[in-house]
Amino acid sequence: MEVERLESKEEYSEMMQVVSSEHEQDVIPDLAVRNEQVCHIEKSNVMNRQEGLSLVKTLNQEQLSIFYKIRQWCLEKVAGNNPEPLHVFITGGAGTGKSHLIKAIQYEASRLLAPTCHSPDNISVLLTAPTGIAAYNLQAATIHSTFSIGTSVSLPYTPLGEEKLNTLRAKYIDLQILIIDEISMVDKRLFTYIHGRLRQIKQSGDFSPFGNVSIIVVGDFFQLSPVMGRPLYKEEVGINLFTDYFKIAELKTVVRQSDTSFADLLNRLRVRSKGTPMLDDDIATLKRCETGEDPDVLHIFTKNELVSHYNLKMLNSVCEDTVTICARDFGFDKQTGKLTELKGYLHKSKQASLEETIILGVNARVMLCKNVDLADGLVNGVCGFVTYIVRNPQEKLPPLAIYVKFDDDRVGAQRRRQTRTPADLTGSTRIEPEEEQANKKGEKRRQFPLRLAWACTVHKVQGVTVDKAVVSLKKVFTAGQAYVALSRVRSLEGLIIQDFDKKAIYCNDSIRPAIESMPPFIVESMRWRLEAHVLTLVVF
Ligand SMILES: Nc1ncnc2c1ncn2[C@@H]1O[C@H](COP(=O)(O)OP(=O)(O)OP(=O)(O)O)[C@@H](O)[C@H]1O
Repeated sequence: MEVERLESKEEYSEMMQVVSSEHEQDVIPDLAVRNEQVCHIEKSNVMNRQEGLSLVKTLNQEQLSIFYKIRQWCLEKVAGNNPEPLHVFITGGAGTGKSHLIKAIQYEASRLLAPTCHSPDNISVLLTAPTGIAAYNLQAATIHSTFSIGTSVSLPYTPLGEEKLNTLRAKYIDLQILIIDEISMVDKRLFTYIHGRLRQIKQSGDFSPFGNVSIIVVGDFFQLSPVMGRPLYKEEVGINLFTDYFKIAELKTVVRQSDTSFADLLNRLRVRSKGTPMLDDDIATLKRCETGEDPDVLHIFTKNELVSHYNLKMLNSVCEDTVTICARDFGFDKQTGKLTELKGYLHKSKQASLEETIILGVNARVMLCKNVDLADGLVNGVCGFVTYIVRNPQEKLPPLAIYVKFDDDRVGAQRRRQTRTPADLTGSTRIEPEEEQANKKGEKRRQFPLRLAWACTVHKVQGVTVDKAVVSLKKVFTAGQAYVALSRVRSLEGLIIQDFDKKAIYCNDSIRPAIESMPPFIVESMRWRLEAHVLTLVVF
């Protein structure tokens, strides 16, 4: 049955190649992570010495003291002093430079630990993130693909089979530090799986956390929490892999916004409890951002329905001609048991990403909604404009391909080199239908991995920096959501607020006590010594 389906898929793609060559003349990353067809980006060091040093030189004092303490740990390790594994939680408000800092840490730690590796190409420090777009932005790997963790992460822990385990053991034989960004989106079950996989990979034989691999987690619990599952700081009966082991290092200086009064305002919004009144000055500042509309700017909404409404409005005003593309769904025939194309649509699981119908036109703003190829930057969340739609000669069937000019030229560069692109579409990437498992039964959906993207949800923009945005505070439904949306822009001048509602801006009150009870990674009395060392390191 599966063979038959694959054969039909092969035939289908052959048919597409033939037809397409004949015709050649003529949003918002989902948080559900899918790991099929996603390549890893795992280089032991992605920067050369010059780039690494330049990066280290940009670090501010707060960033440097954390950087230096981790550097010292690496030196101890290399000297054979066998230091205890690190368990560090680097946190701080939006734009305090957490991601920037971990790139510097990844560079320096990989460089220092290289002599301890069996081979120069082995990975000693691995940078990961829970979503495709966060991973791409960091040039990192997704947690799911790194550790062969499927989409349903259910407890009790399911050990990895011997064959896959052997592959991972060979790959991570020298892994000493695992860095995980956007940790606020990682839920307890996934964290338990990371612990379980590392224990299996490292064959630690005891219950030491994470198989004695050092773990550096980075993020801000005042931002978005996991879509499903419980955030790591929540206390529970029994061992808590996060609060029982990790020490905290907090960055307090906001670097994304150079205007300190805007940065201070955002810091107050970050920790605003529902019961605390907002300062009159803060309300006045935010209300001054209610300047109307700018259709050329990214719109950020809280809910998918608001996003769809705005996208359709823009589609109708921008695209002369539109095409409605219906998914082709394949279900099991009750009599034959074979996968056959259905007349209607499947009930897809929440984790499936391909849309039932997409309406597109040339010039439509679109986003990839599926990780197609991480190494080539074709990941869930990257945006661009439709430049051409290759129609199917059989009119009733969906188009054969859609060309997209992505905002970032690096996205799809490999694919553009490998596919013949008509001259007038140079710079555009050919996107073809993708197939994915739509539900647990193993039924399939075939559809273009695209969505309209003049607007996107707040969940898609966590970790992103933009110059301008229109932020709607209508229907805020979770703590930290308004804060994440408002903190994406570099300046107040770049922010337009719609549907302002001060009640929409609030945090989860259990975060502060949970993180305040964590032991500090850097003891204050040590700080000046670390900073003095750092200055020496950077200057010489
Ligand atoms: N020391 C620094 N000097 C100059 N620019 C910096 C520094 N640290 C970070 N930046 C810049 O500030 C911006 C925000 O940094 P970054 O994305 O690392 O913050 P973050 O704390 O990870 O934010 P978020 O929580 O929103 O993901 C980026 O454009 C980054 O390049």
